[in-house]
Amino acid sequence: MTTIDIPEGSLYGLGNLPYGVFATPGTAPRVGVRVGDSVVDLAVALGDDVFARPSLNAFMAQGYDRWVEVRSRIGDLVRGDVPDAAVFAVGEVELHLPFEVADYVDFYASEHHASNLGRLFRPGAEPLMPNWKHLPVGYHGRAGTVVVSGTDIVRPCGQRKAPDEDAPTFGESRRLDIEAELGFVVGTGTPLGSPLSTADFPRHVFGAVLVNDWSARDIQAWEYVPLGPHLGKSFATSISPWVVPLLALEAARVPTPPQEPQVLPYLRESEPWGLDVEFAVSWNGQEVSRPPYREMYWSPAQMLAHMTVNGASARTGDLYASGTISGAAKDQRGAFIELTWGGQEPVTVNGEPRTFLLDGDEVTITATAPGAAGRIGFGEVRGRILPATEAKR
Ligand SMILES: O=C(O)/C=C/C(=O)CC(=O)CC(=O)O
Ligand SMILES: [Ca+2]
Ligand SMILES: [Mg+2]
Repeated sequence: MTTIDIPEGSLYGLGNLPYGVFATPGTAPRVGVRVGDSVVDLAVALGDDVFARPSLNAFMAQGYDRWVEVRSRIGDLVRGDVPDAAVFAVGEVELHLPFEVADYVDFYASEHHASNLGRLFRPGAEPLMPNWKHLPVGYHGRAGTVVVSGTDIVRPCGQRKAPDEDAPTFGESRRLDIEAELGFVVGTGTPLGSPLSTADFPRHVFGAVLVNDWSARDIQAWEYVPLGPHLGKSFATSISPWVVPLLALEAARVPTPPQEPQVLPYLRESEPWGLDVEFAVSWNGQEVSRPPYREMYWSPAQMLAHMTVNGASARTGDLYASGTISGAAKDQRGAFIELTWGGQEPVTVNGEPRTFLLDGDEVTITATAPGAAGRIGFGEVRGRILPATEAKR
């Protein structure tokens, strides 16, 4: 038996207990929980086969009461002794995509980001569209291209047409960007025709992950009218390997900024709350931005209610992301198109002026939040840009 050591100040103490899917060389992927710098194999430690699977979906589908019970059992377990065969050093495991992504929806919930993008994409027009403060604007993404942190990202090719060009050309994206976001993972769904209310959020949403919604701004700018983002964003979306349970984020709740005009009844909450998650974005190892999630206009519960208000079903493994997190200050912007103002105001990265991503660049997004006993960590979402595979047309 082993006593798990939790280093002083660890972001992975008993107040966090994030879930992931891990494997050691030659073994099958299975569910584990991170404690300090260790990963505990839950199938072995708890003797329950629901954790012997290569995704969290079966466990998440068991529902809220079970999430509470397992979290409390893990707490009891790691306060005592854990079987040796269940404990691995985090450095010796490979982390996989933690859940099977059912559907992927991406919102646009930051007022700062939406205003900045409005100015950049639609100069001369009102930055916010007339609908923006009445509903959380979003689009459906591509679930099959959600990848785990560490997966290389091949530069996408597609149609691009700059405003001063007469006709589109085909080729690799020259304006490849990131979007730092927080993603919410649906644990238990609903059948068609049964909308979820904002009050249903805690019993249906299992946890949160970090998201980098890679975006090819040149492809996006040409294709998006009038149906919204398509190939400019569907080539890859990276998520962090650890799913932080919503149960670990109680201490991180903060009121959302005031909403004016008042929203329609289905979007109201008795006490609208967001999360005080502090993000950091690093470009080739240098921190370039610190986006504050607490400033997001639309709340996680409002996004869930909106996503299902038409009767669309929700399913175990649905991922809905907040949209790019940007604060009011320049160094709080969660996308490079904003940080460099469309490429006109380069930022200095390791001594060099930079605008959009170059081949070989690596971006790492991390985040922490207040927990029940000290700060808790979300780990990281990291990705490196590989050159485009040669264009075939
Ligand atoms: O305003 C636009 O036309 C485009 C906006 C975005 O690219 C943002 C987006 O994908 C949603 C988000 O991450 O906030
Ligand atoms: Ca996005
Ligand atoms: Mg994407």
